[in-house]
Amino acid sequence: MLKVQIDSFGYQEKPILKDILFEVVPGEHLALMGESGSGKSTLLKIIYGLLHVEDGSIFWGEQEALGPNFNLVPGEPYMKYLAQDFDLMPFITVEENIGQFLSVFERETHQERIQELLELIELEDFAKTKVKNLSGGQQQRVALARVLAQEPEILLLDEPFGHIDNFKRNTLRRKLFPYLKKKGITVLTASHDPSDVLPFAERTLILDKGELVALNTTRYLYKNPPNHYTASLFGHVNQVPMKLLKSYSEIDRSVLVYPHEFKFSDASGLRVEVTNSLFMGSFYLNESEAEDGTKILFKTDTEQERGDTIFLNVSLKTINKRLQVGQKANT
Ligand SMILES: Nc1ncnc2c1ncn2[C@@H]1O[C@H](COP(=O)(O)OP(=O)(O)OP(=O)(O)O)[C@@H](O)[C@H]1O
Repeated sequence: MLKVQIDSFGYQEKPILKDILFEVVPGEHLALMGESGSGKSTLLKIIYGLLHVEDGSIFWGEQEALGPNFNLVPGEPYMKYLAQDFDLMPFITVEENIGQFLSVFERETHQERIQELLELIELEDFAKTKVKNLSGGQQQRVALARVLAQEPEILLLDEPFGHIDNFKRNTLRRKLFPYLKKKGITVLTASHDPSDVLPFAERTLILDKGELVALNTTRYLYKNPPNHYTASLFGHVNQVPMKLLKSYSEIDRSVLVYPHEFKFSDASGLRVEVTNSLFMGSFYLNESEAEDGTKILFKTDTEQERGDTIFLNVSLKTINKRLQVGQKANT
């Protein structure tokens, strides 16, 4: 079990993280989500032992991760950290970069392991290429192979596909995360991209300005976001005033509704006027405005005309699950 407790941490005087307490079971994949600057990288760096935390502790089972004030070389042998600025040797080849991270005691299996990792990151054809001649995305994949070389017990990934184009990113994550699961590696992934998180992370931890604001199974958080901030990390979301959905409603509350959750009717429901219909490939994302000026995003299969009037409905089940305190309309 990984146990993380950080009562407070700041770089200088300014507090960055406070009251962080959570556990991760071996083999679990936990995602860390939060807007830029919320403290995801700082949290990973503390866990790995790059930053010293005065008020707190990190335990992996019975072993305490001691941090930079105790370890001459930062980091723990059972843990690997893929930083945003991957740290490669530019003048040697891809296979040499990976080989450097393999155990000197198992030289006879090096070539086989390097081949396995090259296949995983889909860079077999670049084994003999010097790293300086690779693109940013290819370098990030080599960095990934390096941290996997010795099969860590815990893997900390900071925006692992940040430099990789969409096409490769999709195939890579569909290969990488099941590979890590099969190997039983405990994974913490900091990401902005819901496609890294929704299909692969069993649980998700939400950071807001350095505070842990939600921690639950990823599916539960998606379906029952505790606030607009959490829901918006998973994609577009509307914060619809309750009074717009049910005119008889007395309550001063709003409901979080994802754009695909609206149903349509010919004459009843929330009346909106389409202001724009954005082609998204497999669907259209429509921008619209209610009579009181509230902006609503909704999804359709076909393009809508600017100026069209549409009646939107939300199921009672969704309303009951997503009622929020406060009326602020937001998308
Ligand atoms: N070395 C540093 N010295 C001082 N402040 C720092 C340092 N590194 C990060 N910070 C500050 O700490 C806060 C959290 O930064 P951090 O990089 O952990 O956020 P993040 O959630 O990982 O952001 P992003 O998603 O953009 O990577 C930010 O306000 C940042 O400016």
